[in-house]
Amino acid sequence: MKPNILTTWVIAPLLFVIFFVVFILIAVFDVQRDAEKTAEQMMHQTGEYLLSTMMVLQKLNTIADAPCSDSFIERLRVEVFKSDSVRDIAYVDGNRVLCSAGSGFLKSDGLLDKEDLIGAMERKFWFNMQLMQAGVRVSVTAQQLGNYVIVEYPGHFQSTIASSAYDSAVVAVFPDSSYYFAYGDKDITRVLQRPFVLGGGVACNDDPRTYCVAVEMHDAEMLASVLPLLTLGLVLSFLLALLGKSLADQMLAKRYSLQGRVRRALEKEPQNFYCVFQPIVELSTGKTMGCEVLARFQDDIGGLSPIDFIPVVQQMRQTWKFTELIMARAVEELNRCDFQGRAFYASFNVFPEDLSKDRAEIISTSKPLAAALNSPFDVVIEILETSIDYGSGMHESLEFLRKMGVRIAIDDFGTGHSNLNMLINFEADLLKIDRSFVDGSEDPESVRAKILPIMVEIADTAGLKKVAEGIETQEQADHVLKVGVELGQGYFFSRPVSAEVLTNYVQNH
Ligand SMILES: Nc1nc2c(ncn2[C@@H]2O[C@@H]3COP(=O)(O)O[C@H]4[C@@H](O)[C@H](n5cnc6c(=O)[nH]c(N)nc65)O[C@@H]4COP(=O)(O)O[C@H]3[C@H]2O)c(=O)[nH]1
Repeated sequence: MKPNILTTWVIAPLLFVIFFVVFILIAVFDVQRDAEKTAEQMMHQTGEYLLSTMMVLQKLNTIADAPCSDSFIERLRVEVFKSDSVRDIAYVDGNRVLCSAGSGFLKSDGLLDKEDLIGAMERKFWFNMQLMQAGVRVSVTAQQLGNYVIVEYPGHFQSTIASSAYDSAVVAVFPDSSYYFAYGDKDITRVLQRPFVLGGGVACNDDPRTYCVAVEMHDAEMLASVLPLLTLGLVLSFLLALLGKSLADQMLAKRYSLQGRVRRALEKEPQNFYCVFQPIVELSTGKTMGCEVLARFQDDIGGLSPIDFIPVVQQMRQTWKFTELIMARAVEELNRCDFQGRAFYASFNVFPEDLSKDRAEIISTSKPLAAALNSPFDVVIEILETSIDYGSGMHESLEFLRKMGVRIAIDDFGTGHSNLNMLINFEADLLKIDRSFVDGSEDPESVRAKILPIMVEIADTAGLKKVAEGIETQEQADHVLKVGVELGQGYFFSRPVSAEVLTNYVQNH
């Protein structure tokens, strides 16, 4: 998949979805947290209310007047009068109401018949009608302490839990079931039953767990509260996805760029460089005399031509590192080949910048070069004719290499401006005649065809062996042999091949 297709159709939409989901989760979390906070607040209000009732009850328990005497009833009435939530206060003996503050509410027959209703809630809550499971409205709530029972207006609870955004309920909790004692419009049993209801929350008093407050946000309010965040999330997700796409584009461009790929190979993945070998044959006999080592590149994205990656290696100033890498790989592979004891040379391309004077020490201590010189084959280095530069100290470096046992070949001869004097001074061993002169050699009238014998003569005068490059046909091979070239290289003999194929070739030629 092309990088821009990948970022446009896969990475950007994926990022958009991820970011938007994150915003949705934040919105949901926000609503949820709000609901839980509201439930908590309502629970505290309920707790405070129940506590204030309990304090009234405690005060009642200190009345010294004779129970149900006139002064006693008056004290009870004063408390009812003072409180805005107390509906009635009764003095009871077991399940029997002995007297009450006066509203008569507790005088209905049979209301206190059900002993269990008082006992079940540890006498904290009492209802004026049969308890029913959550979902059915009850109208009165009561608390008992000692012989006193306070009956409260449910309306007080209703106002405690009233909220514009939430539907809510206060629920009495029994060990095996729960009961409303105040609730709003909606049946919100589900908030209590399910651990997570969007926009719902439950808070219980834990010591002991006798009542809980459950809330659920109204749909409209929930929408109003999540909508701004979701709209913002939608816009931000889009922008973040665009940003992510542009970052991914940059990263991929770096990864897919020529420079990026070559750098990665040099720094981390040297296996992406490998060698192929092109046989060099004796034209008169067809016998293989050696080979040129040529670098190749292949990574997970694809292959690259040396025409493309060699200049990058130069730009990165990693030329000697690269040459050593190729040399080490080639020597390792050639050492495994069985050339049946015949004389053979391997020719390596070397960058001119590595032949300046200051590189002599680096080259002299090079392990791959030492390994090549220790191998059963001869080592030749090829230097482009166009790069020959005496001023840079190249001459001394070559002299030094020659002393180490390296032979020198002038590559692509004919593309530069060397004269006979330069060639003699240069003390090379081989002259590789550029393939443009081999190409034109079939037409005897062409200028190049006329120059070829002159080049041969110059090489002979300088004492150099000649190699014709780029021979593609029998005619070219015959012609260059006829004008005096000893060695040939080109697709006519073999394309650059692997070490295994080279071994076969050498064994057959
Ligand atoms: N048309 C045609 N071409 C033929 C024929 N026979 C061989 N060739 C090609 O000619 C090039 C010969 O290598 P070069 O002149 O040193 O030119 C090389 C050399 O300058 C450079 N190069 C390749 N490997 C290395 C290396 O390991 N180190 C350095 N410094 N340069 C390298 O890249 C250049 C191109 O290498 P390649 O693409 O492998 O191209 C090779 C080879 O595949 C033929 O009959 N017809």
